[in-house]
Amino acid sequence: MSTLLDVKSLHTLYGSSHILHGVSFSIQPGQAVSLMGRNGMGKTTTLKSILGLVTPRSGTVTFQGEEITQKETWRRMQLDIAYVPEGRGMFHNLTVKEHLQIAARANRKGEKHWDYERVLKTFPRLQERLNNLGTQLSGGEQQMLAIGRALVTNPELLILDEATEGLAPLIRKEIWEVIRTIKDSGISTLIVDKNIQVLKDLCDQHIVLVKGKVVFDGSSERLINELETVESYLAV
Ligand SMILES: Nc1ncnc2c1ncn2[C@@H]1O[C@H](COP(=O)(O)OP(=O)(O)OP(=O)(O)O)[C@@H](O)[C@H]1O
Repeated sequence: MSTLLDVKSLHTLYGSSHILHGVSFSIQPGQAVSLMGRNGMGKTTTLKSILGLVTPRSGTVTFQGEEITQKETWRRMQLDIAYVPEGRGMFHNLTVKEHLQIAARANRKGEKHWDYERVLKTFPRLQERLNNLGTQLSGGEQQMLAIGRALVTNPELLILDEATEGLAPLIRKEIWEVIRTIKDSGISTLIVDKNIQVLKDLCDQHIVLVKGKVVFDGSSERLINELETVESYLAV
């Protein structure tokens, strides 16, 4: 099977601040890939470069064999890439139900594996809050809605930025279980998070960034063999 996402030699700058220094990695269909690193190492900038929210100075992003480096973000979304941003991005004037109904669509293959009903079955808490505004939800519920809203677009690739950040341990556990369900349903995922213990079991491949450079790119087996070194890249 051909590579799903191929990121090659990305150099991204904000003004004169050079943040990404030649970031390269790839994701195969069905894989869950973690992207780890301390604060400020360039994880979100890497995601934004993949999504077209910032334009890299050089390098390429290729999705399902098509180079998309210069495509607008909405066009990338149409290619079935979904993004759950840090901060979740709820609309203050839409209810839970409206958030999900507006986003729901079949993917490019015409598939609708994840519809409104399946999302509510996966997140029973949302079922109870259907008529609440997105901004009236707890942090955990907002995160569930943000993931649900991405899922109803039936993506090939789901990109999650710090999905468990700032949540209570029990809610975190629920979110991790859902991410595992998503993986098992065949959707490829790119997951930015700091929890190496969960990620080493959940993900197939792991990328670690230090100061905008990839310092580790390997399987879970390699991660476990080199755990001490990798943890030293993540330690504050
Ligand atoms: N819009 C921006 N303008 C200028 N500098 C920025 C901008 N966004 C991020 N940066 C800087 O780029 C660097 C990388 O930030 P980025 O958000 O990609 O890191 P990160 O690894 O995702 O960290 P965190 O875990 O804190 O979100 C940081 O030094 C940050 O201050």
